[in-house]
Amino acid sequence: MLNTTLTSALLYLDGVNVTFDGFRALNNLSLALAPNEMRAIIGPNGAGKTTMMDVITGKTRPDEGDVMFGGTVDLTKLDEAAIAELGIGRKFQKPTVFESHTVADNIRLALKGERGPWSALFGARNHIADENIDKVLEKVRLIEHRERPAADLSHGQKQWLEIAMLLAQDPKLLLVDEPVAGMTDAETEETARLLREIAQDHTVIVVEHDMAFVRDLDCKVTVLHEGSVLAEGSIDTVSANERVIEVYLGR
Ligand SMILES: Nc1ncnc2c1ncn2[C@@H]1O[C@H](COP(=O)(O)OP(=O)(O)OP(=O)(O)O)[C@@H](O)[C@H]1O
Repeated sequence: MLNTTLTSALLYLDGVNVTFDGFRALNNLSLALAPNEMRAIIGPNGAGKTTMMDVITGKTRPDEGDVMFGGTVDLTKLDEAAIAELGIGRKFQKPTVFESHTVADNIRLALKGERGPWSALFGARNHIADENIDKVLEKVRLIEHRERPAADLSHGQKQWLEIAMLLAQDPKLLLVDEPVAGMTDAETEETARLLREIAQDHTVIVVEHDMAFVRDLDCKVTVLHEGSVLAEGSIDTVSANERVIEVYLGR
């Protein structure tokens, strides 16, 4: 990797290795993301996508390698809470909203750190003005549902609500894990538009298996295989790559 790429990167992983009981989940993984870049990560089951997200967020400590944020912060030296505080937010695959609370209150509760999975991320900053709640709800297409219980939302809308909970913190880097699994086609298309909008002023990593959605994201794609980068480039470039077809797309 070129040094200039590394120093201007918002996030870079260099030579990252993670071994579980002798099994190499990440194998000399290197990756660089520019500020305000959106990157799609694809690859077969077991390729290391989740492990890569776990390393970035401090859930898993690599055996070797650098994970640098903003050019100067070594994420491998920090715990999950400290990494969240730096402005790295993660959305897991399944939505975990408070069903009986309103959409707006879900954001308030998240910011107060009253929900287990969010407390590390939101614990230290606990106030949001109503106008900022409106701003994020407008962004995620939920403003007219502001006062409805989250239980009334569709599965896709719950995913957007969780994205809104992250956006309320204005994170520098957003990690989004399989956002469109279980969504309708219309919701999937809207989610691609939403993430493209978010990527105008955030850096975003999206792990996804839905190739039509990945195409809609219209961003650089990294293909992981056996814990390393197998291919990288536009969706057309990686889709035409014979190895990618062999290990992933052709299956
Ligand atoms: N805590 C762990 N202990 C042992 N092995 C693990 C652990 N976590 C992951 N692995 C193994 O590491 C490999 C990479 O897993 P990972 O979950 O990162 O893949 P993935 O690309 O996210 O796959 P999927 O698309 O199925 O989510 C897999 O073979 C998995 O079984």
